[in-house]
Amino acid sequence: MTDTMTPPALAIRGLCKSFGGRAVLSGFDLDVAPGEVVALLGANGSGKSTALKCVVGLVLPDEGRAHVFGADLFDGSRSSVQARTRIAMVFQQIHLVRRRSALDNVCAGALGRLPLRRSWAPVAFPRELREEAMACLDRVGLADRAHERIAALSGGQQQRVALARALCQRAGVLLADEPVSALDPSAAENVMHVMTDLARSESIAVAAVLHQPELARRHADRIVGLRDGRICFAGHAGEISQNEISALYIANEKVSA
Ligand SMILES: Nc1ncnc2c1ncn2[C@@H]1O[C@H](COP(=O)(O)OP(=O)(O)OP(=O)(O)O)[C@@H](O)[C@H]1O
Repeated sequence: MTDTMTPPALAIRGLCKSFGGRAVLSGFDLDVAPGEVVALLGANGSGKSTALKCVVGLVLPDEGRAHVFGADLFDGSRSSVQARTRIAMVFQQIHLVRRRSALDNVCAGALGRLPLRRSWAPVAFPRELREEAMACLDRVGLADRAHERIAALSGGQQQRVALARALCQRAGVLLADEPVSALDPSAAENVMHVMTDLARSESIAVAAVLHQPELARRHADRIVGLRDGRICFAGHAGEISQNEISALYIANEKVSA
């Protein structure tokens, strides 16, 4: 639970998921408040991505509930569909259209709220949207690269475009699955800085899967540790000990020995 009085933007309760009879997520709970950055840490296969994928509907959970701004994401109602439009996802494998410009990719973040006829191609995005997208690119320091194709940008710049797209989507919740794993240390630091800055200034709730505990310690407000689909610890970044973090990555044989 968050310790603020602000109701969580994202609230997950009792999420369970098995694949082929093997439990990969067992009773996963998470609250993320607006403007808060929560890092999810855990070894490969501990269930981090599955948790995020359940929230966005890429994986169907066996049990559990998730609410975004109070709307149940799993009840199939109109409000759940609406709530999903407030969730943006950023992946390690950057999901941008490489042959389109940074600006077009950012505009695409708003497709969910445009009339259907305003599809990607070849209709031009409305001027107001292009202006909003340009402002979003400016927020991530890329206004001067707006008209370049994604393929011409570095990995770190592409990830910043993905963040600008989430801004243009007007997302209230950002789920980031290893957003910096493919980046060099300097680009990773930069993207983390941009992401946490946007979270705080735009009151976006961020849940980010990270494989770099030191980045989690430096940038996240809270850290949640997952092991074999269960939460081992959750607390303020400064209060989680190195031993707790190290234990997440010790092979199972050693832990049970
Ligand atoms: N669609 C699927 N079908 C079968 N098994 C799956 C599927 N998706 C995930 N798994 C399994 O579930 C477990 C948890 O996977 P998940 O991707 O959530 O872990 P993770 O903590 O994100 O790992 P990593 O750090 O390697 O990305 C793994 O053992 C994985 O092989």
